[in-house]
Amino acid sequence: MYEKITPPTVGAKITFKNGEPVVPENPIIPFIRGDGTGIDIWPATENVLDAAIAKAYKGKRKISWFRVYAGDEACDLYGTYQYLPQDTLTAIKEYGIAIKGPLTTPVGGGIRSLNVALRQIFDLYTCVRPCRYYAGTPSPHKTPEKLDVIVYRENTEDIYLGIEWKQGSAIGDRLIKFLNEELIPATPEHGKKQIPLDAGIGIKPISKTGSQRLVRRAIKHALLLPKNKQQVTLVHKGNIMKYTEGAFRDWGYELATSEFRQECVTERESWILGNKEKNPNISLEENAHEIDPGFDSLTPEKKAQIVKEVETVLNTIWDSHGNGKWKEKIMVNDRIADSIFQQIQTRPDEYSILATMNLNGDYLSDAAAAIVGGLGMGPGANIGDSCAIFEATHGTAPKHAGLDRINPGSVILSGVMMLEYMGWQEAADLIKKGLGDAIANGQVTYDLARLMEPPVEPLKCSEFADAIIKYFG
Ligand SMILES: NC(=O)C1=CN([C@@H]2O[C@H](COP(=O)(O)OP(=O)(O)OC[C@H]3O[C@@H](n4cnc5c(N)ncnc54)[C@H](OP(=O)(O)O)[C@@H]3O)[C@@H](O)[C@H]2O)C=CC1
Ligand SMILES: O=C(O)CCC(=O)C(=O)O
Ligand SMILES: [Mg+2]
Repeated sequence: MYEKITPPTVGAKITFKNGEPVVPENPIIPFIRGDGTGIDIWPATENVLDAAIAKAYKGKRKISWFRVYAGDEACDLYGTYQYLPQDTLTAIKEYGIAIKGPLTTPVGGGIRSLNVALRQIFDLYTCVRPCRYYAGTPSPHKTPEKLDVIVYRENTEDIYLGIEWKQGSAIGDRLIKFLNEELIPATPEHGKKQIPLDAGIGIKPISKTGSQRLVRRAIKHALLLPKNKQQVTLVHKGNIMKYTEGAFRDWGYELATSEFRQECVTERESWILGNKEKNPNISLEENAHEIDPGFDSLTPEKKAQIVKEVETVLNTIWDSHGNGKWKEKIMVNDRIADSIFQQIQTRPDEYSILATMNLNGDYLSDAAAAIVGGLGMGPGANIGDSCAIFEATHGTAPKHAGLDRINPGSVILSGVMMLEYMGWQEAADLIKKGLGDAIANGQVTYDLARLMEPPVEPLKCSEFADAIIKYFG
């Protein structure tokens, strides 16, 4: 079945039931070491995960690691250009849950991202990237402890689908001609716009299905959070890209107010309900005026539309959500993408789950990780309905590769997410405690050591893993 790899002889398969993993006591879990600093980070991660499981379950539970290959080391084993061998895909499909280090993607040409390919092949449509602060972590931000957000990034669509044409290519030129001469003139709203003849072209598909399944998972996650964090913010650039990013917002609200009607309230609904609670005699027009500051300057049609919106909200959810009941629901709001980058810095404690599309989520997860200490502190998970692959937010950081100095925290915390996903909470908690205490005691790698005041002597990557284990307690 496998060409060049052999599964462990001890251990059992993880299976999936109704989208959730069913985990045996001794699961076989494939891992990809990764390119660049993967060589340093993976051994440190495996060490910490194994130690936590051994301590938490005293031998009753154990992971049987199954080494599979991707990236440069796959080419070494399987031959030139064999970046993502069939063996690796077969193993991940068979065993259901995998964890990986970072993989290199060349810029401007060459192979397309192996990381993105894995997400698409296994339909891992949800990328979950929590950004929370561990006390004592140095940060460029004054109040990093106020940020506790989870980026929910759609993981299979958007420009990451990778459908694009190079400037000057025959098909790219044909497409531009077709758009300029036929499709754009046939769409009156585009006026006399034309695509420059020397442009490269990329396609940005955002589907209703893809958007709603992502938002569905985000809302389900919000339901599990403490009341004060039960909020989902739809992040989009829908003012500019109306039919992709704007549609994502609309589909998100549609899902929240249909499938999760009893559990959710939208921000605008909360204003309408709140206005009536403050003033039970408020008219529909006065209420509409209150929720739209620019109401007076709107066209009569737009005014009528907002009055209708107020009426519909009061008619449909006053009984279930009114009289303050909405305060117990999940708040669903939306923010424009550029604004959210400043909001997570100026008003970090106002946000919880940030649900967004692929490109926004990519940018946002690096930015949020920076606030809580940098890319060494940014874990992640790619989750689908019958497979999950855990990986950090960061890349291969090639200049640090092989020096035993990089921070393994993000992949270790991705391992924590994996343990939590498996239901092995006790082991996950030990690692979070160990990592938190190591940082609080100034035992950190170079990236955090250089920011600490006073500066501390950095630990090696492997030493940081040992410190985490020491602080399990
Ligand atoms: N999922 C994946 O596998 C991903 C792969 N990539 C790929 O990785 C390659 C390199 O990408 P690049 O843009 O340099 O981004 P990287 O995330 O690899 O690194 C950029 C910088 O971030 C800091 N950093 C990254 N990881 C860590 C860590 N574990 N601990 C501490 N600091 C860290 C380092 O900063 P400093 O040097 O200042 O300390 C590093 O130089 C590219 O080929 C890219 O496509 C990128 C992102 C995700
Ligand atoms: O695949 C890559 O090389 C980059 C992906 C990336 O930046 C991410 O998923 O955050
Ligand atoms: Mg990224």
